[in-house]
Amino acid sequence: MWSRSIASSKILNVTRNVQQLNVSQQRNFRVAVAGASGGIGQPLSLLLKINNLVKTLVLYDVQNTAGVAADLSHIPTQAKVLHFTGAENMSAALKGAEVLVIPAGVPRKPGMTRDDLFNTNASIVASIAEVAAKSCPKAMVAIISNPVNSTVPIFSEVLKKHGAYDPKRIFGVTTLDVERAVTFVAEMKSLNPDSVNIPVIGGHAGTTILPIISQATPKVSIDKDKLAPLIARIQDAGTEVVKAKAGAGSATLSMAYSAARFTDSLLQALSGTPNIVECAYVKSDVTEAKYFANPLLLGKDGIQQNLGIGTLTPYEKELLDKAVPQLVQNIKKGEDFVNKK
Ligand SMILES: NC(=O)C1=CN([C@@H]2O[C@H](COP(=O)(O)OP(=O)(O)OC[C@H]3O[C@@H](n4cnc5c(N)ncnc54)[C@H](O)[C@@H]3O)[C@@H](O)[C@H]2O)C=CC1
Ligand SMILES: O=C([O-])CC(=O)C(=O)O
Repeated sequence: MWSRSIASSKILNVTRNVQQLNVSQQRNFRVAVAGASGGIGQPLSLLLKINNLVKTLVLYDVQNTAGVAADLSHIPTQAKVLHFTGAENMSAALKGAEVLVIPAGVPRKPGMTRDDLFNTNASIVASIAEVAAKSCPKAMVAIISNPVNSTVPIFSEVLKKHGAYDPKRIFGVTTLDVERAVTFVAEMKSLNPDSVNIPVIGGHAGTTILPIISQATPKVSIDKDKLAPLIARIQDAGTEVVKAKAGAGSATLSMAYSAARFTDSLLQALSGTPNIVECAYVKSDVTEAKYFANPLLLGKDGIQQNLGIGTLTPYEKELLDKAVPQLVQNIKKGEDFVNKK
């Protein structure tokens, strides 16, 4: 199963044809959001508040979580909302989280690359990892903060230092790349996006984002002259939003939707729902890059099976060959940040 529907959402269930667990099978989880007051954090927290698999929703940020929590707490769903503000309260916030979602950090402004965020966001992600290693070492961790190609290695290296590293539980969230690939292809081919799936492999920046259109389901045929611009649009879609927002940040609403869907998949996998497959950027030996995104089968302990990249066309292979050295560089930068301090 590879469904983009948020299966456990109270509202979305009304309109979507989704798989439901029996109530007896259902477990409820403690989910923490670090960066909960931000542009992504707030709508993400809203979507998690209406997810039936969430029993406790913990909002953590360096500012304003009381307001967001008061607001969300008036929505009549089972998830109880707790809030913590400030570094001194982070360890209480993360304690016992079974899933930790991290949209903490600064977003891009026009003219910036994701890597330009490294100087600020590397420290933010490392500081959250320091606390997570002690407060929720068994949590599934979904890292949104950019540059994802480097922040996932940073989080991993910090956990290694604390002896709390489990590569099966640390995910860079690349779901939005999949959503964009699906949206643009569905538009181009006049398909219902609900029925379209497209794996996106590699990383989450520019040419490291590799939509594998040849593996789209249903199969789509795209004219040669349209393929390169389509792939470029998917790769540059984040920049398209940054430009349109003109200094007011980057994708927040589509990202919140994507993160809510990815979190829901983690929760379903934790609940024992079989055949949950998502693309994410994880520790990998699929290519020379030590971290790489591709479809993963998720289970109770995180990654149950890495499904690899399948068969690529010569053109896709060419793009992959160009992406891997870039990823290797981004990964090394993240690892060095932690280990050369
Ligand atoms: N992986 C992906 O596909 C995407 C990633 N992003 C990234 O997500 C991040 C967040 O973006 P936005 O929500 O738009 O930014 P934002 O600036 O609106 O929100 C970020 C939040 O993080 C908080 N924060 C800062 N330092 C913190 C710390 N040490 N601990 C906890 N919270 C802290 C801020 O107070 C703020 O509330 C950015 O790095 C952005 O580039 C954005 C879109 C897509
Ligand atoms: O483009 C950005 O800076 C935010 C992001 O990662 C995306 O929208 O894919």
